[in-house]
Amino acid sequence: MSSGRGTRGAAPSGPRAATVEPTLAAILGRFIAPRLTHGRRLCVALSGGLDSVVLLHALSRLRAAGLDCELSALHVHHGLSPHADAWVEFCQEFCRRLDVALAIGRVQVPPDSGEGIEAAARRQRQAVFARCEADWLALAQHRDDQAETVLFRLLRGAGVRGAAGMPDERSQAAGPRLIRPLLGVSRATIAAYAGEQALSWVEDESNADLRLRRNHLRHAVLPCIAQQFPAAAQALARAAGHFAEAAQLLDELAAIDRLLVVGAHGRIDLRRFNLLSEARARNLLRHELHRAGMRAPETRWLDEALRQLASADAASATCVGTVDGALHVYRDEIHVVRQRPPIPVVPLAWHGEAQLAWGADRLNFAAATGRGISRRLLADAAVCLRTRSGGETLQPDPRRPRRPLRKLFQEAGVPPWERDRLPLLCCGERVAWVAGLGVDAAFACAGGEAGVVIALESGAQPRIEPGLESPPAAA
Ligand SMILES: Nc1ncnc2c1ncn2[C@@H]1O[C@H](COP(=O)(O)OP(=O)(O)OP(=O)(O)O)[C@@H](O)[C@H]1O
Repeated sequence: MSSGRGTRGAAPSGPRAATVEPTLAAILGRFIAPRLTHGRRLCVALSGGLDSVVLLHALSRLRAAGLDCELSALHVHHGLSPHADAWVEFCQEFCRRLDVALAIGRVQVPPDSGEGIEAAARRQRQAVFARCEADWLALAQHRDDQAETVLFRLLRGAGVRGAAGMPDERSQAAGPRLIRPLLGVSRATIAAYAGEQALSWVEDESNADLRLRRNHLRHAVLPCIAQQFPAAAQALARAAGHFAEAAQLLDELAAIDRLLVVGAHGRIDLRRFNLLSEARARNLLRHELHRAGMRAPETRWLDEALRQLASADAASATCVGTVDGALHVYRDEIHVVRQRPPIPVVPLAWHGEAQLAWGADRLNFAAATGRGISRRLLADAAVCLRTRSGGETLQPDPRRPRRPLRKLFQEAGVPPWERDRLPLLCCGERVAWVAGLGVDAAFACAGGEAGVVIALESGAQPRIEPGLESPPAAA
């Protein structure tokens, strides 16, 4: 919901024949009922605006008519507008009348995140959606929203995936699956339902602001198109379906191509990749970035990446950065590395904890006997974890000489960009253990002695799902 919602909207009241309700009920029933076999908890994301008010009302009617679900609602209070508390009250009153449990998620939107206040609010809202305890979270976007989204994205040069618009169902990195049951329903039908049921809702003043390009499309461009093409919204939504199917085919082709060019470590083999046609190579790269949870790259970026990959060789390290990470070539394989949270810049003291966070990863310390690092030897000085600063050496094998970490990392095949992220456990000035390389012989635990075994567990990388790529269309 936008930050500038102030006034209330209401459909002209008065008794009318319920002509829209059966149609909407049938559409929603067909969409929702089969899904409930996978989970009955259905929550509606209720902004208080016309669309989500209608969605919740129609679903509560379906529940009364026997739809077997646990219906609830979730309102996100962004605290940005002076009206925010009034919207909460509106949602509370509306849900009370419908006998639907309402949860309020309060968020604080940072004013200076650099992405703009609307985008920051959307991000916070999505975080609340991810914590929602339901099987399904229903958003109220409809067919005209879909048409706007497609047109808007095309005008910004979208590819096939972007032009596919909003999916009617998708998973989130965590939490319930998002569904859009009204995606096939027109705005006019929703408004007619509200009129028929004499519903009221809150209005978003910012929706009328024609300086926002999206609103300009809605209020000025699309009505103008509709004069010549009365079924424009329907046609654009249908086109979105065609694009979605094409996007699926491209994904399937990328999966096949991946099998053709995959190397021994499950990564793409550079030489085989360079044998693909340019279009297929481009498609596979897009797919790989998407798989790694990164946003769709710009055409310019893809061109540059292909150019560099075509001239990369085993000896040179290639790195092409994206907004979300980088593409590296190491030992003839392509590594797609998503940007990760920073790791500690100052040494991190270890006082015997079983776990310590290391950036997005975790260090686990397990007690052992006769294995790992000797507890006795660690007691000699303060123990801390840090990254390498240059010049450190290690002797993992007592039969071989002590050698620089750089050499040992090379020998172990640890890629250069990982080396500065790996933790070293130091006892005073001396290095006792290095992730990926092991325990220094001078600190090795003797048989029968108390030791500690350290494991670096990599944290899950949340995925960016389609639909989050293009902010204006996302919930
Ligand atoms: N503050 C909010 N709390 C809960 N859900 C929200 C909120 N804002 C938006 N949503 C959900 O996301 C959908 C899309 O939001 P968007 O801001 O694009 O539309 P909207 O104009 O708020 O729609 P509506 O008419 O339903 O209010 C909404 O239909 C609603 O389901």
